Amino acid sequence: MIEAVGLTKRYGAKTAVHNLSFQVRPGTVTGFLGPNGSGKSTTMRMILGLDTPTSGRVTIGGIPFRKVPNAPRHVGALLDAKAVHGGRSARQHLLSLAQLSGIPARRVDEVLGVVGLQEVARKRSNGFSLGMGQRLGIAAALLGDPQVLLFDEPVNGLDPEGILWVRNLMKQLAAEGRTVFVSSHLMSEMALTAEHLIVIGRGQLLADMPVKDFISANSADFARVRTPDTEPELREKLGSVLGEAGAQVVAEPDGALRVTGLPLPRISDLAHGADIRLWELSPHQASLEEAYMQLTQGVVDYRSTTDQRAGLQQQVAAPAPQGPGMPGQQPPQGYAPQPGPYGQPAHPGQPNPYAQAPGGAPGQGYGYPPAAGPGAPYGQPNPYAQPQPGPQAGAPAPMQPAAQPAAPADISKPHTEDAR
Ligand SMILES: Nc1ncnc2c1ncn2[C@@H]1O[C@H](COP(=O)(O)OP(=O)(O)OP(=O)(O)O)[C@@H](O)[C@H]1O
Repeated sequence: MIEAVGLTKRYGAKTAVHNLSFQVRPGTVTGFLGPNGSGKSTTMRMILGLDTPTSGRVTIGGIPFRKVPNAPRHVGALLDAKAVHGGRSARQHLLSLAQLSGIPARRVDEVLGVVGLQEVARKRSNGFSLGMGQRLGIAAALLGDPQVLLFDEPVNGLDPEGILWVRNLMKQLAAEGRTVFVSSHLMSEMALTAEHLIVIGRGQLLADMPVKDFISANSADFARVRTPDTEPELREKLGSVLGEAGAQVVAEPDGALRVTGLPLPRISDLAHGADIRLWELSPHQASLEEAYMQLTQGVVDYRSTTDQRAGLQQQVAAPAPQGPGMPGQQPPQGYAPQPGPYGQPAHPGQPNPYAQAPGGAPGQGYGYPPAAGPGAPYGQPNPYAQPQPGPQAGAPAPMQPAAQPAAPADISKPHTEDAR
């Protein structure tokens, strides 16, 4: 078990971690989440004795890392995959680590197989891709067959097969009773991998609870309601009826309505009472991403602004070549995140529409309802006063922690069993 008590780290005037207390227990994957610069890496470095706390303490199995005898046999970590002597081969790198800890050489070949690097084991690591480097870092973490494992962004740069492999590896390590502590910014991946979450913002603890509880606590369930596509006036009417009954109603990009604040039977009754036919009335739970955005929106330090392309308008205005099959295609509207469905204000300083409707309000609306503007809840002032033309290139799509099919058996072929 990892235990932090009152953990604090200051760098000069900057407090990176402030009075952090938590436990990471064995047997489950614990996700470590927080916005950029919130103190995750600093916390991990303190756990591993690479940074000294300004105050407080952190222990592994009750002992500070630096006092753990032959630590690599007990604690494995992937912090910075690039921290490898680039002139060495993957095998040489792992062999030198193994020798330092009295780990037999055959274990090196085992872990090279586990991470799927057998074929390139004798190649210099400075020619490795980002994903190959990550695999090598994971191999190093597994080398001592440790009971406690820390991974900082382990899927960074991995291909889909590698991401699936890491997900299964984390779960397997936890199922074996190990302590697995994983930081990631990929909410959809965390939703599939972690059972417990520790969330920090600006160095302070925001949440320490099971994933399910975290989503329930930081979002509201909602209903999706769809009226016949052929009769748009019915949708308008339903929006008004539900809004008058106290619901938060937001138009989804696909034409459905997202309704919070009313139970499904009530929505059904109201629709029936207003003589409105429904094509869909379905319950939905918010995603981990939505819940995370809701919780952390006030502690995000680094937000993107819209790319104004000052002085570059000519390039944007240049007519885009229109090939067959793309009539009317608009030039790309930018790569900066657009006014986000979850928590990002449309413009700095403007209120976040999500805050008005916890768990709801994702839709940018794409022009519906026309009177209120995109994403505006019915009967409420539209926080996005500017007209918005429709789906934008580069707009982030909401990620859902959709249930994914179990991995087919042969997908992990490149990796070998960890014989230990
Ligand atoms: N050695 C250092 N000297 C000064 N400031 C530092 C140092 N290390 C980290 N910081 C600062 O501490 C804060 C937390 O950084 P940290 O890297 O722990 O955040 P993080 O949550 O891991 O971020 P990210 O998600 O971007 O990796 C940041 O403001 C960072 O600039």
